[in-house]
Amino acid sequence: MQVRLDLRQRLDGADRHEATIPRAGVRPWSYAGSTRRSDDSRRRSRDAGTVSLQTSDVPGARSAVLAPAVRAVGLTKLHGTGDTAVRALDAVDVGFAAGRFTAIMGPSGSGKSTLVHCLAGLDTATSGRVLLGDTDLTALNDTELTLLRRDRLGFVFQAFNLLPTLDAEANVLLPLKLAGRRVDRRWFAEVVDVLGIGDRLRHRPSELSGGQQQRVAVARALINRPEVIFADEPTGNLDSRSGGEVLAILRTSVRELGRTVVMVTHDPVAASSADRVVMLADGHVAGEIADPTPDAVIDGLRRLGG
Ligand SMILES: Nc1ncnc2c1ncn2[C@@H]1O[C@H](COP(=O)(O)OP(=O)(O)OP(=O)(O)O)[C@@H](O)[C@H]1O
Repeated sequence: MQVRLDLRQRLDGADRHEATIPRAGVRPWSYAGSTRRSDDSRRRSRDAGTVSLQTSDVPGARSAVLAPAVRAVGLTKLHGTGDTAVRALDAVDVGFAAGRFTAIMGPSGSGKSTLVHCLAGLDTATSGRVLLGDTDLTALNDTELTLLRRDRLGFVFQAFNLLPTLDAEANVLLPLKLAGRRVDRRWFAEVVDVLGIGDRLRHRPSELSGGQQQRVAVARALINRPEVIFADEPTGNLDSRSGGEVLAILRTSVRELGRTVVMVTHDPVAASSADRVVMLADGHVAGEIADPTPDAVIDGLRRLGG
């Protein structure tokens, strides 16, 4: 417990900083959450829901107070060239606040994966910028992007992507090994404790349930203390109970470990675990939901025809 308190203090001091977000994006519609939610949840909503999307066309829109960990500025992405090119993202402006859990939703083909891949430096922008903190990813070469992904980002995929020949501990520590970095045993113990995989560290992936494998994958994503964790359909291969556990862990990563999570999902229940839902449609940000409930998310998708 002492470890966790120390950690939080460190995160509060070092990882979080106050700033004003430039005006960006539009919010054609938005929701407040249900009144059934707890005080804590409402507090999260107040803190999180108004953070990163600013209404450039709504008079009196407030400035946000938390800096985005990552943001897209005028981000456009064309897949292919010439007559067959597909405009997957069209001048998208959106920010994802540090220390918050954001879900990205939208109809199939709306650009969710393309957005996350560009934000994570896995795909290049056609025009516009992607900023991780102060670093412009669009100005980096392939080697620099590889190092940035290794050192500053974490990833959780639908297919857990664990190495089958390594046990759980070796999988978790792999990013540090690849980077030639020393293992911070205190942080490792903290992550293992929060994720509840302490008694599974000597098991190989084939000896773990899907939910346990995804916990190991989340631990691997956390081990570098990444600035942002990108999760692409992290519950897509899990039954609802295991999926719920993984979502709870992602929430814990944000609330107790101070991380920033950006998650693509098709599941309104999964999205309702987040502090905020950003809705995409046809390569645009079509709206957002603060303090989302499954019903509000379903309604939002219905409005978008998703
Ligand atoms: N490599 C590619 N080449 C050509 N078109 C692509 C490519 N990748 C994506 N697209 C197109 O770009 C658009 C956005 O795709 P994207 O995968 O980002 O959407 P999505 O919202 O993640 O969809 P889904 O929910 O079905 O996964 C779609 O029209 C898609 O067909």
